[in-house]
Amino acid sequence: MSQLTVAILGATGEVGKEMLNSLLERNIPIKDLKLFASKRSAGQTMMFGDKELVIETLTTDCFEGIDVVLCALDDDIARIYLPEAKKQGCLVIDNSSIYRLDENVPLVVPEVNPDDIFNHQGIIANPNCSTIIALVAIAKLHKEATIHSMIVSTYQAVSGAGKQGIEELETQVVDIAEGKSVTPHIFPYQIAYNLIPQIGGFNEEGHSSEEMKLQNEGRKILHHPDLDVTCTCVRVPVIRSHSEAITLFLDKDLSVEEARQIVSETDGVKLIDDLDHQGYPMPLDTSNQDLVYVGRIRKSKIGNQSVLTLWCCGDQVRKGAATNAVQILEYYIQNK
Ligand SMILES: NC(=O)C1=CN([C@@H]2O[C@H](COP(=O)(O)OP(=O)(O)OC[C@H]3O[C@@H](n4cnc5c(N)ncnc54)[C@H](OP(=O)(O)O)[C@@H]3O)[C@@H](O)[C@H]2O)C=CC1
Ligand SMILES: N[C@@H](CC(=O)OP(=O)(O)O)C(=O)O
Repeated sequence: MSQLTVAILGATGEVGKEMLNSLLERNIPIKDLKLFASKRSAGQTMMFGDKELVIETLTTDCFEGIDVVLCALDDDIARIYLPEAKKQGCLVIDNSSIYRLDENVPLVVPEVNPDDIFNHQGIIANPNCSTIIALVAIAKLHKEATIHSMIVSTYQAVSGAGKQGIEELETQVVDIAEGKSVTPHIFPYQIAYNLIPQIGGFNEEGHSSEEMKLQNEGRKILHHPDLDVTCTCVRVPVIRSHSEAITLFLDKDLSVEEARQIVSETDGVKLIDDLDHQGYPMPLDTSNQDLVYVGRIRKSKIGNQSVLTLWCCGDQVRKGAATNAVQILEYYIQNK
């Protein structure tokens, strides 16, 4: 596999567009790059470096001669096409959630469990975006002092709901400024000047589907079946970068200074924790890049237990989706 023929499914979407950037930035050896989307986009063009590529309509006959499929489709569309891509021998790296908990499909964050990649049977799954950002932030802390449980609150940008999520916020801001009424389409309520404590549907215990992903996917990625997570996921009127407040229950007591040192040495993480100068990560500063930013590291007591709380922000379209998938491919190429 020296020079690859790669296809991006959903190339015109938020994640698909960033996959082109990540492929270029990481110098993936590409012989041919094919871009697929719905028939609405067929014939439009996108730039890949200095090459202009024409978008084709995705069909089940598209996969002949393709080595690697990077999938940036919603679940219902991915379900139609990925079984065919696998059948035709492509290596599929999938951003949808349909295969993440399948025991025959590795679920990989390259900074955490890269070697799981080699257990693949044709499909490798990319985790949920908030899960990727949280796990990158805490990966080295978990190695130094096992995390047995976490309490997490997320503040998720509208781009997490794709290009239509961004359009909805931008349209509502303009409509409100012009005194017009707002009709939500993508989010269940007005998102401009609001917060919505629901991402996905609710289960019988009242947890949303997004809230269960951090525990279910986190257990698989960390090989830690006993990890307990309670999570509250909130949609916020931010364009890009998810933020998370994470409280960790660790098996070993770490001082704040020790935790800062560990975080500062974590792959893919930048520590910004300078309270004297109001230094902490914020979504406006962490978008359009691959680093996960961590700050506000502090300790408190809950009962007899000493807990560590941190704040992190990361661009969920980049590191939380497109770049994570391309890093999986990069690691595969370099180590297979
Ligand atoms: N946005 C994010 O932050 C994250 C997203 N993900 C996951 O990544 C996937 C893509 O999300 P995102 O990029 O945000 O979504 P978008 O809505 O921005 O893009 C969807 C893409 O799918 C294409 N598409 C839609 N219908 C069809 C069809 N019938 N046939 C072929 N292509 C079709 C669209 O093409 P067209 O332009 O022609 O309509 C577009 O390229 C989803 O599974 C999502 O859950 C994962 C982590 C983070
Ligand atoms: N649901 C996430 C983005 C996403 O697409 O997640 P998943 O890939 O787990 O469906 C959000 O809205 O912010």
